Amino acid sequence: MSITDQDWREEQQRADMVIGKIGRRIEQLEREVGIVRSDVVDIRKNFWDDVTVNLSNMEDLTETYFSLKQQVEILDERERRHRNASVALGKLTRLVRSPYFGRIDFTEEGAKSGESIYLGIASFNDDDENTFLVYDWRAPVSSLYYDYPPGPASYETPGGDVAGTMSLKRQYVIRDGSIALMFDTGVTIGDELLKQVLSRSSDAQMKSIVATIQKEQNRIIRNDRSRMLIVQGAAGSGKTSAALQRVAYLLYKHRETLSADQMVLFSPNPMFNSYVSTVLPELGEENMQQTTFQQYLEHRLGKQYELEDPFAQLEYVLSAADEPGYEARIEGIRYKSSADYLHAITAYKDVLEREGMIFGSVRFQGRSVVSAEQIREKFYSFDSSIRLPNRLILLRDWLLQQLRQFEKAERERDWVEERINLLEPEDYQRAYSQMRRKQQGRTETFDDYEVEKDLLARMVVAEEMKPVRHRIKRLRFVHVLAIYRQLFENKALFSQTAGASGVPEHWQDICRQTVGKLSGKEIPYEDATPLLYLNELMLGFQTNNSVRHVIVDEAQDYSPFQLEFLKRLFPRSRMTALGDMNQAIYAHASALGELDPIAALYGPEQTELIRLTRSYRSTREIVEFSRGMVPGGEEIVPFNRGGDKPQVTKAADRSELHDNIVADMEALRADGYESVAIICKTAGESAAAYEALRERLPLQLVTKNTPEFVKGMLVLPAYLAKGVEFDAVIIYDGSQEQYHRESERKLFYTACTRAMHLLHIYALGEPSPFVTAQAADTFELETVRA
Ligand SMILES: Nc1ncnc2c1ncn2[C@@H]1O[C@H](COP(=O)(O)OP(=O)(O)OP(=O)(O)O)[C@@H](O)[C@H]1O
Repeated sequence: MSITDQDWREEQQRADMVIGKIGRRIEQLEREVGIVRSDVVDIRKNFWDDVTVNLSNMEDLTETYFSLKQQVEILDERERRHRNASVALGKLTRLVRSPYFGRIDFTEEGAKSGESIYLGIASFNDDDENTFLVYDWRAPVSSLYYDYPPGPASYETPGGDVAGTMSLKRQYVIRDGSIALMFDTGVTIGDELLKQVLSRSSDAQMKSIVATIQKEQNRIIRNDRSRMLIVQGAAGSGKTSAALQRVAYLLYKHRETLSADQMVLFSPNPMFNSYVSTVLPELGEENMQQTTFQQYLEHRLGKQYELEDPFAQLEYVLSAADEPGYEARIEGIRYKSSADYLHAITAYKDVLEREGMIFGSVRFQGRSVVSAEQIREKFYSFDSSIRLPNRLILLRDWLLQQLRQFEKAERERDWVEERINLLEPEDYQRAYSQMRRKQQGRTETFDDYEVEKDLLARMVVAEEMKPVRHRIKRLRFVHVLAIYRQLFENKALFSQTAGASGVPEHWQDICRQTVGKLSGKEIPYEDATPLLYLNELMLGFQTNNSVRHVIVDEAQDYSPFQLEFLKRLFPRSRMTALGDMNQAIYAHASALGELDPIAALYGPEQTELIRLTRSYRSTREIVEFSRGMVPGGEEIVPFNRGGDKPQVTKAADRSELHDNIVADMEALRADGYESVAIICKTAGESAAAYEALRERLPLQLVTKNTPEFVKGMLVLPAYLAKGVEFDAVIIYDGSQEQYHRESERKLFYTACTRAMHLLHIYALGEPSPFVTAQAADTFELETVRA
């Protein structure tokens, strides 16, 4: 049944009524916020006036304490009220512009009449407090809207399932108080509305999708059962979107016990962080913590070593194929990210319990306090049943004791007296007051020459030894890097730890390369996680117990090793891992690999897998062309939104290539495309393309250090385009020369699937076999327009 004029009038009247009420509530809250704010300022300003301070005797002291406590409580309470009222005000301000986006008419089984339920980004009650004029999209009843077409329907509540009949499902776009669009929907929610939303131009910031969440996405968002939720979904199927709405949902459902700072999102790069950072605030929630795995590694290892980042590793993988040692490095990358290597490292720790620990000697002013050999002997003299981290604590305490003895003797040495004589008056004064504080009423006085000398000697030596003590306390005497390196220096040792899984191919070369790097304190990306893991096994795991939910986006880019590490790092957390095997661009083993190590992480009982096969980002033509490039691609279903076929253009030389790209970009701009990316294979190719084109086009070069995602004409390497999207994508050189190895297939696919509306592939010479292998009717091939 179509929507009548009468329906429009009635709906607009209702919208006006709700908006009016929200407006009045806003005014009321603004007054309240103002009053509470001035209360807070007042209390802060006159804090002490209202406190009875009297410290003369115990009774007065107690009274002062309670008076102070009461005043603090009043201030706390007002501040809390101010915070809550401000949050509520923020929500209403967002709601008043567009109070709801959906409606369902639902009659519960056995009920005489039904109810119209309006859904928005937050709930809003009528003045009587009992009538919901708007339901939060996350309320239990709201799931009807996402899960069912009109007809029989049911939803879960904490008290059990509620069944009934849905007689109407309606969608709205309300802009600044006016209903701009309205649809009644049938089988799926809002194909019409979804089409509208997806046809829009891309943005520098991701948008929330609450008005058009699809049924299969809703399963991800509302899943609250499993410890581990794995989402495997095609490019553009809404994995990131679902993950972000899921965070909002969990924050709503568990609002009494869960806060945004107890959730962490691991993103592929910092630019992606900026891309997704507005979704939660748009939904009225605070942002969760956002980081990258590399940032974590830097935090843990960056001070001591020079860490290679994943992009530098990838640059090598993509551009050094002709260099000697390439195959060995690739094999090393693959092996060092595998579960086999993880087991080898664990076995190595068991060996270290008995032998093989390497320590650095404790030295002071170039002299040995305790030699490395003495430390080693002491370590292995402890009872071998004590766990390794605990033995190191015992060793640390023993070393501190040795240091104290050394320190005592040191006070008699000549350099100490010389140093005392050189003390500046301020140092002397500082020493004097320090000593007085420490003495606290003991009898010595500073007039006594011997005492004074002794105190100053103590101070001078203690000061000088601070860094040594500090190093011991932080267990820096354990030579973690040398212990790790040892695995690559001693084949028998490695074979022992690798056990049945055996030694990988090219082992000798892998060892030579690894030892070479580690000796210069350079840590290749593939070694960083294993090194940190070994560090934790020996020194004790540093865990984060406050985080309750970890979301890993682009999970296919994590190795089994890295995910295991995350699991251990957040022992009290659930995990949501979202990924697409077909976008695994790194040379390392993927946690979403064939044997699916990710599924084994928490065991089958605690793990749930949801697959998404519908792709929303790109037009049907782009999906039909690109899905042929990857295994299983035939299962990817495009959303029904049409556009031009991808265009493939061959150029004979670079100047022709550039002329054509410039003409193309100018035409795109004239057609109103606001975000266009020229996607290259590597950072090197991006920089060269940028240099060649910058005079002719208003381009921005994106590098791994670009902190924010911006709209416009960008040039960037494919791996930095991960997770983001553009109105139009131009592949700078999709030639056979650039993309022909199997290892480049997924990178090429990732680049093509960034396009929402248009995809143009240029090729210097013959196009890549990943292009020519596609059905001829899925793209337009042309030779350059001279
Ligand atoms: N239900 C939906 N309603 C509206 N838009 C949607 C919906 N689902 C996905 N989209 C849009 O599709 C695009 C792709 O979504 P998203 O980036 O979440 O996919 P993804 O699976 O993470 O993609 P990729 O793996 O390729 O990075 C975004 O523009 C998103 O807004």
